[in-house]
Amino acid sequence: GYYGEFGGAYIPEMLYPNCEELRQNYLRIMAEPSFQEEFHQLLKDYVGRPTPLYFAKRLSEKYNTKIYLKREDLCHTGAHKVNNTIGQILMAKKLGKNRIIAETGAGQHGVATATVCALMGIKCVVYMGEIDIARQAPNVARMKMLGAEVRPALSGSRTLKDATNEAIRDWINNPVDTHYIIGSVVGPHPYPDMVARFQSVISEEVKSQLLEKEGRKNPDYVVACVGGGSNAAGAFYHYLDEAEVGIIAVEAAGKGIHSGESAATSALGKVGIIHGSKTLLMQTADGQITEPYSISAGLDYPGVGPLHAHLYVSGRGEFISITDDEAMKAGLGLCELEGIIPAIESSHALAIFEDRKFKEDDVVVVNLSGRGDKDLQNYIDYFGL
Ligand SMILES: Cc1ncc(COP(=O)(O)O)c(/C=N/[C@H](C(=O)O)[C@@H](O)C(C)C)c1O
Repeated sequence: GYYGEFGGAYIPEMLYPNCEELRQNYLRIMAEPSFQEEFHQLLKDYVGRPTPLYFAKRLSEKYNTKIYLKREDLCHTGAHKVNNTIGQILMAKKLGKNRIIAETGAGQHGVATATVCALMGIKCVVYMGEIDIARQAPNVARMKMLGAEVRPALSGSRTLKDATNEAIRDWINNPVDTHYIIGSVVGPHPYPDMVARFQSVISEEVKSQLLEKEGRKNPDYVVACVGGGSNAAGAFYHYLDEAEVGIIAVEAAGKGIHSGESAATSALGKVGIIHGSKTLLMQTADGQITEPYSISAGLDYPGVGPLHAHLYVSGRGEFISITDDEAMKAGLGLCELEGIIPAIESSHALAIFEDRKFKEDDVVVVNLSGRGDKDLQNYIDYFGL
């Protein structure tokens, strides 16, 4: 379970049985025809896949290149997170689990988890930082309506990092009946690999859609925002070995990389262990996790998935960091040019075109990870709407 020097399962001994049961079974379960059939049937009939690959004509004209948007904002629940939770709820059922726990920050993963638990009639507890509960209230209401118990994480900085810690603590205490649905390509092996495989439906679809629209499977670039890195892992997955496809990962610079309020993990991170994985993370000199900041809860994570740490260190990925201001302006720009209100996380990916120039005939696919409904208050406050 390594990506170069990154990955592994650096877990407390008490968590070992849970992870080992998953590690020994996940590939076998995923390979079962019945699993694949139910997984793809639900993605089609319940999530609404394939999501469109939309040629953004006015955005392309503005930046004088060819921009396609992969519309993960049109998935049921409003973001890509549900691709992973569908896969993991089926996995949990195959493992005989009857209780689900999850962590969430922006609330999208929490909503996606509550959604599949309602679908399958399985009880669900979502851990969420008390700070995030306040700033993502609409998603909290949705989780409760979907039947989930939302448990505030009160430790530490009371954001995603702490919600994750409390979910791990719950899982240690409930190893037999509980499956922990991790929301991104983070955590101990096999989670980064399993989540990436579930999200890889994104680039699988892009290959056939691009062939139909451009007569080629490979774009010149694939662009995605990176919090933990799951929507990016899905968008990059089938292109990682295609050297001619440029991989561009966009992180949250927050108020600026050197402002002390940032979440640009590749730029500010050092090798360390977070949530059971060896990766890059923002840390103090004595190895304590640094509090990150981003205007978007979804990118407000001090670590990054080991796959992305490897993409950064190996140079396979180009890493760009985007500030709050750049992201908010790009989000409004998409509204005005294309009539699409994007999640603030996704707006970070859109913002690169202001500075990162492309050739006129470049085909650039941008993964639009989510829609902006959950962020309306942020947009209202920022732009005084
Ligand atoms: C619309 C949207 N786009 C991107 C992200 C970043 O998560 P990744 O795709 O896993 O990097 C997110 C992340 N949301 C998580 C959540 O809803 O709980 C996030 O807060 C944490 C799992 C990191 C998101 O909601």
